Amino acid sequence: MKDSSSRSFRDPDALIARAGVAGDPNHDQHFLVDDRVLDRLTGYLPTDTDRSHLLEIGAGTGALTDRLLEHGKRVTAIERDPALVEFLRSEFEDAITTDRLTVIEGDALDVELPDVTASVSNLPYSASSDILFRLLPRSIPLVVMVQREFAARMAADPGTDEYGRLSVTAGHYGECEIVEPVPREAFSPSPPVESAVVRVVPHTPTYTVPDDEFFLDFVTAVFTQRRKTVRNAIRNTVHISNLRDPENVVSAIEDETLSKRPGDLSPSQFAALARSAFKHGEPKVDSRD
Ligand SMILES: C[S@@+](CC[C@H](N)C(=O)[O-])C[C@H]1O[C@@H](n2cnc3c(N)ncnc32)[C@H](O)[C@@H]1O
Repeated sequence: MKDSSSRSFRDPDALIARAGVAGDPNHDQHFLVDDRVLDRLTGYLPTDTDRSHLLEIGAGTGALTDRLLEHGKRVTAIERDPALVEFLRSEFEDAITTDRLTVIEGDALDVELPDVTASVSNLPYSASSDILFRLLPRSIPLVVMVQREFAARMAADPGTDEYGRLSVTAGHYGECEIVEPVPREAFSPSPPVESAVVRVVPHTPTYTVPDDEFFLDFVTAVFTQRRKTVRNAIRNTVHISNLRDPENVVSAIEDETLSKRPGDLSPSQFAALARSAFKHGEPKVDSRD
């Protein structure tokens, strides 16, 4: 690991030119071309982060990969586009030869993820949620560029418009914080939406849940009815929560909680509800995928 000032990094526009690509928005290809943003990304990792093996999802033309190689001992980069993979393998031949960089060609939702210690990624926005839910259970620090509205939902507090399923489920795994808003002009081609960088510092929640998968399904279920009371949300969503006996759950929970809206419950209140639902609702745990 060297001081980031010890060498200059590859110019993002020159990388795009050498790769001979324009970036296809239909395939989530918006390359980060603002050097200042690129330079700041790795700095958002918590200072005590183990940087022995960094993961980048959606490496594109390698502008961020170049920075990760400076800050991490080893880097694994996943990229779905075969033409970009070919370019990355030639552009970073030296780092690959010395085993500092591995480029995996494939879909980040399918490929086997290596045992990494942290991830810094400018995520493909259409798959942000699914990719994050592959990474979050690994309990490693994450720095991710996502759509700004998605970032706001990740970091939202109870009682706000943005607070929802994503806030509770992402917050279950880590402390989510927006560390930098990023304008469209920082990318080529510019995306139609604004972006933001979110840092996720893994934590052990202050509450317990009966079973992670049941908790996530239960929260997802209840939030599909966010304008209803918790009572009705539990009753109406058994096809998602897999509760066999929602009436027994409802009768075990105090009225004050049942008459609230899902968006007003804190994560620990959700956990208490999920514990009760798991105990009294006879969830079909074995039938889940
Ligand atoms: C927003 S661009 C980021 C590129 C580069 N890291 C940068 O910051 O300039 C996202 C990249 O992810 C790739 N990609 C899209 N969907 C993917 C998927 N499901 N798995 C892996 N890579 C994907 C795209 O081809 C594109 O190169």
